[in-house]
Amino acid sequence: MSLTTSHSFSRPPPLLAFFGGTFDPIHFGHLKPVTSLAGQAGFDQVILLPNNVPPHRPQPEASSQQRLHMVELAVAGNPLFSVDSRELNVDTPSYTIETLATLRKEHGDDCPLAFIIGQDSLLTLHKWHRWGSLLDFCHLVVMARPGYQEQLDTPALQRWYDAHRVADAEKLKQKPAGFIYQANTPLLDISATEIRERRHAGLDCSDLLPSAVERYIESQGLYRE
Ligand SMILES: Nc1ncnc2c1ncn2[C@@H]1O[C@H](COP(=O)(O)OP(=O)(O)OP(=O)(O)O)[C@@H](O)[C@H]1O
Ligand SMILES: O=C(O)c1ccc[n+]([C@@H]2O[C@H](COP(=O)([O-])O)[C@@H](O)[C@H]2O)c1
Repeated sequence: MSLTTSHSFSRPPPLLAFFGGTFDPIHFGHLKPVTSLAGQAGFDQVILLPNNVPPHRPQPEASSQQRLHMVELAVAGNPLFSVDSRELNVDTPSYTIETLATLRKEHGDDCPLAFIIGQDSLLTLHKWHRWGSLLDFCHLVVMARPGYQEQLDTPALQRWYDAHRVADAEKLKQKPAGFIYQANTPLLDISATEIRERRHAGLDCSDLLPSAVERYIESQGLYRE
């Protein structure tokens, strides 16, 4: 007699986190907190999403291809990270809600997706295109940033934040979208603006970004004129 038993072991879907930015250039203020966050929140992958046309800020100094190359160099050989260049293929402003809608279609309705932002981005989130619908597509994970207060000055934003905030990162795996998690990540007082300014002033930036990125910046003569 032969007994055939079929067991279906279904693994929980992975928790994917997207980290969008202008990355002009990428620096340790992006990489170190996000690496710590991935450990805390159990992210299976962090996908860096460089934009082409940032919606609410001056255009970047480095070209989109140079910024993409710097992002790739920064995470080369690190299995936690990958890079998604889709926003670079579009010449219109990179509205996050539109990218998230496409990502949701690709990953299906059940896969938990997170979008990572820094505290400065949270403070102005009510100016983002269709900001009130972002949580239909993803969770929002916020990293603290030195110099940026926790208090939200806009009542509608504060109400929305309070209604969706969860204290436990485990919750992010329990549904595909809809929560806000305020992460306790290391504080690094580094900005791309500071790096560009230091380069323009002929100052060293080696403590602020990966050496492969620094060498590329030097080889391209970026942020010097
Ligand atoms: N030091 C930092 N700590 C925490 N979050 C950060 C830090 N630097 C950038 N971020 C976050 O990373 C995302 C992408 O940032 P961005 O590429 O604009 O870097 P930036 O350093 O803020 O650039 P710039 O100085 O040119 O405005 C944003 O959500 C931002 O809030
Ligand atoms: O969708 C929007 O309206 C919107 C407005 C401002 C910023 N964003 C996104 O937020 C991320 C961080 O932006 P930035 O300007 O700090 O690099 C990046 O992915 C941007 O495309 C998105």
